[in-house]
Amino acid sequence: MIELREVTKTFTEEKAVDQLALTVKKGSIFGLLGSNGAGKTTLLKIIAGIYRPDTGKVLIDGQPVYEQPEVKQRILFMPDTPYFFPQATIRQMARFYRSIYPSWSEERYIQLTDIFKLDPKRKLHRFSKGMKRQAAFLLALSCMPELLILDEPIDGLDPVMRRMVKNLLFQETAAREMTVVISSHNLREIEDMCDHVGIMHQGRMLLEKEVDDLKSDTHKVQVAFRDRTHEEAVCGQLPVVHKERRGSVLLLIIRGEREQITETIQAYEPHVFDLLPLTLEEIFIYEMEDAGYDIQPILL
Ligand SMILES: Nc1ncnc2c1ncn2[C@@H]1O[C@H](COP(=O)(O)OP(=O)(O)OP(=O)(O)O)[C@@H](O)[C@H]1O
Repeated sequence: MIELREVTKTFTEEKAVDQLALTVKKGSIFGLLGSNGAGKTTLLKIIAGIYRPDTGKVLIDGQPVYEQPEVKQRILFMPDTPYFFPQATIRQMARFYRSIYPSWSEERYIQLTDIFKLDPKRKLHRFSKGMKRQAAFLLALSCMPELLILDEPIDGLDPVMRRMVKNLLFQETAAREMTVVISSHNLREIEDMCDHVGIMHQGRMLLEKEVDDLKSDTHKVQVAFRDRTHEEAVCGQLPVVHKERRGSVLLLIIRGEREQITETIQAYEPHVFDLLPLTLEEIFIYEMEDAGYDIQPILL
């Protein structure tokens, strides 16, 4: 489990992370979203024990991480641009990681070499951007870390590889409760893999929730009432966060339980009533709107 309490990190006057609190459960995939400069990389490096926060506490399974080699051996941080030694091959990088991570699995390395179909004897600097990213995943997953921290990892991967990498991450979290923290500035890119998401802006966490809670708490309703007074009555009774008229049909975004929403609206016997699924992106837009933020400058 990751626990951050009142964490602040300042670079020459500028607060990159500002009084931030966060809890990520073991075995979950946490998606960290935010625009350029929001503070995501700084936060990831604090969690990985690379940066020491100015104030606050960072605990991994109850233990501090900064300058704690035995804790850091259980964590793998993959930067936004994968780093390899000059002239190194996958095989040489594997030798390095094997010496650093006691949890390194030779069996997993052989399996993954087969899955990624990369030549372990070829120099990494000759690989394409996407192939370098694949090599970084191959090495990272072979280390069998308990906590995998990924900074913008999807960049450069083609759609087939994206799907494969996502599946590998799902397998690892399910099989051995690996925790994953993954940053992105694009919600669509990671929405199908995270079970917990947070949006950062100007060093602060604006919103942070379990995806299941977000989805079960917010509903999209298309409805056409027989009478305008029915619409007013329903909007008075239910927590409507967004209202939009599309011809004779009213589109409502409502918080609360599905059954209660259905019951309240059905009581007025509307002409049209449909409960529609919401994408995570839509939920974020309405949640942020409700909190008084325009999401467009914050997320793509
Ligand atoms: N080493 C550093 N020295 C000085 N300022 C820094 C340093 N690293 C980050 N910052 C500043 O901290 C703020 C947050 O940067 P950070 O890299 O954490 O953002 P980010 O959300 O990862 O952005 P991006 O999506 O562009 O990668 C920025 O204003 C940046 O200029």
